[in-house]
Order: sequence, then structure tokens, then C-alpha cells
Amino acid sequence: MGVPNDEPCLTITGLVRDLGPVPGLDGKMIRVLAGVDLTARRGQVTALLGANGAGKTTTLECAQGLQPIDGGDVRLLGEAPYGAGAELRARVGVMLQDGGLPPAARPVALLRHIASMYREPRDVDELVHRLGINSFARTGIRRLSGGQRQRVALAAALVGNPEVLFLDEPSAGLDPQSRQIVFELIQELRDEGLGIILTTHLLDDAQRLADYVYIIDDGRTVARGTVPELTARTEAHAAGRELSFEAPPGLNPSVAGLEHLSFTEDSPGRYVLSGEFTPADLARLAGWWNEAGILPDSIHMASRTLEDVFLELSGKENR
Ligand SMILES: Nc1ncnc2c1ncn2[C@@H]1O[C@H](COP(=O)(O)OP(=O)(O)OP(=O)(O)O)[C@@H](O)[C@H]1O
Repeated sequence: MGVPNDEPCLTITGLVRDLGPVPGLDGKMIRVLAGVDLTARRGQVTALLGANGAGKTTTLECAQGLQPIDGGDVRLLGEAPYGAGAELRARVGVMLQDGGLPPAARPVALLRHIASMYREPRDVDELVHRLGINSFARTGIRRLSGGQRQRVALAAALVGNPEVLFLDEPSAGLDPQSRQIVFELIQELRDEGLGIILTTHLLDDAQRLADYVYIIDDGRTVARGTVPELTARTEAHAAGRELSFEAPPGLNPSVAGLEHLSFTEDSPGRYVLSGEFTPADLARLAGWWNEAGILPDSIHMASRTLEDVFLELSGKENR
């Protein structure tokens, strides 16, 4: 497409946002964002993660120009988005979680209508085909399932051929097949050079899709990096792994040579070893199984996931 990849399409620095006076708080102001930093680039998927109430929606609304800002700076495609004109909006696609679609409209007619408002829309038939919208093309939006509505909302965000795409929980309500279709499309759009910014509570999604991740907590950016960078952080147990296996309950989990690992039965029949493993440790464990005549029903070994990092860093008290 001739679009230089990696160029920032959204830059947020030290973003502050105050709301209020809030009637529920005796008319006090509240500081919802107190220093969010984020850079999203073209040709990349940038994921914004945070616990409930961390400030994700507020950050995205400030980035899209739907809310003013009270400090710091936001640049969307080089412009301050709040109060920007139609020209900037035409270059940006937004998919909201509940779609915001008119309930009486029919999907394909709606998409053609939206396309007619843009100078260079995407091919509606191709989008309809890609997202499997054909099978419910003439059903009114209000009668669609959540997952079908989600696919129409994605098509509606894309039909104007945006350079930047905001997705709020893109796989919410999707069955595994639809999720796969949506993920493939997101990856293709990224490869075309779109800058994609998404929020999700599904850390699997972020782990699979995101080129770069920002974690916000209590209105501030608390971590940033690629998934491998974040999961390799040097916390105490970060370099360690976890091995779990299922076997008959009540085994005595003490094996000579494995004293340096934590070895517990964390629920009946599920045993977990964690710490710094060496290949010799695995041989000792297998030797113990052999001597005790244990054939585990399942064995699973994993390194730290994005979920572990997320739980460490965010939502310490449940907001
Ligand atoms: N209009 C408002 N009035 C009062 N408080 C608000 C308002 N909008 C947001 N907040 C508060 O600001 C904080 C951040 O909200 P925000 O919706 O940005 O969080 P979020 O990370 O998107 O959460 P979720 O994952 O639950 O959608 C929350 O504590 C929320 O209660």
C-alpha cells in the first residue's frame, strides 16, 4: 500500500482526565486518568489492557476525540482529536463493544449506506463475504445474535477504509469459528499497514494478536512491551516454569533431588511443580513416576503468560 510501516498513528503522553463534579461523590471531581502514555504504530496491533475501571475506555475516548483532555497530549494521525474536523474522523474506524448500530437496519443495506458516505470505501461485498454476514444479510440488527452484531459492527468500522482502527473487545460474544475469521482479518489489516488499537479482557487474544501491549492501572501506564518482553520480566519467579500433571490423588509429593522446586497437590489429583527446572529434574520426576507406577492422565508445562504479568501488575484491589 506504500504506507510506511512503524510510523506512529497515535501518540498519548502524560494524559490526564478529570471528571465531575460527580453527584455520587458529593459533587467532587475525580481524576480518572493520571498519566497514560501510549504509542500505537501503523502496521501493528497495539493492545490496551487493564482491570475493570483502570481507564481503558476513557483513554480510547480521549484518543478518538470523544472526550476533552485535562493534561498531557494526544495526537491521532498527527492531530489533536478533540474538536477535529470530519476529515480526521474519515480516516479513523471505531468498533464499539455494543456496536451502536441502528436496531431496525438490515446489515448489508446499512453497510452500503455507510459506504456511500465515504470517498474511497472498502468493497462492501468483499467485507460481507469475509465476515460471513451473507447468511443474515436481511435480518434486522435487533434480531441478530451478539456475535453476528459484533461482525456487522466490525464491517461498519472498516467500510470507510480507515488508516487507524479502534476495537473495543473485538472477540466478545464470538464463537470459535467467528473469532478465527475476525482474527485473520485483523492480521491481514495489520499487514496492509493499518494501525490497530484494541482493548480486551481476554489475555489469550492479546497474546495471540498484539505486537505491542500497554497495561494501565488506576489511570496510569504501568507496563509496556511486546508479549515476549513482558512475559520475560525479571520478577523473582519470572524465569521459572510451571509443570502440572494429573494423577491419582493423595500421592506424597516429595521426590529426592527436586527439593529446590515447589511441589504441591493444589487440588485433589492435580500436582504443580514450579521453579527453575533443569532437564535432569524432568528425568527425576519421570523416574519417580516409573518407580511408583504412576502414569499421569495429563502433563502440562508452561512459562509465564501475559495473564501472570497482568495479575501481578493490575487491579491489585478489585475496583
Ligand atoms: N462519567 C463518569 N462519572 C463518574 N465516574 C466515571 C465516569 N466515567 C468513568 N468513570 C470512572 O473512571 C474510571 C475509569 O473508567 P473506564 O470506563 O475508563 O475504565 P475501563 O478500564 O474501561 O473499565 P472496564 O474494563 O470496566 O470497561 C472508573 O473508576 C469509572 O468508574
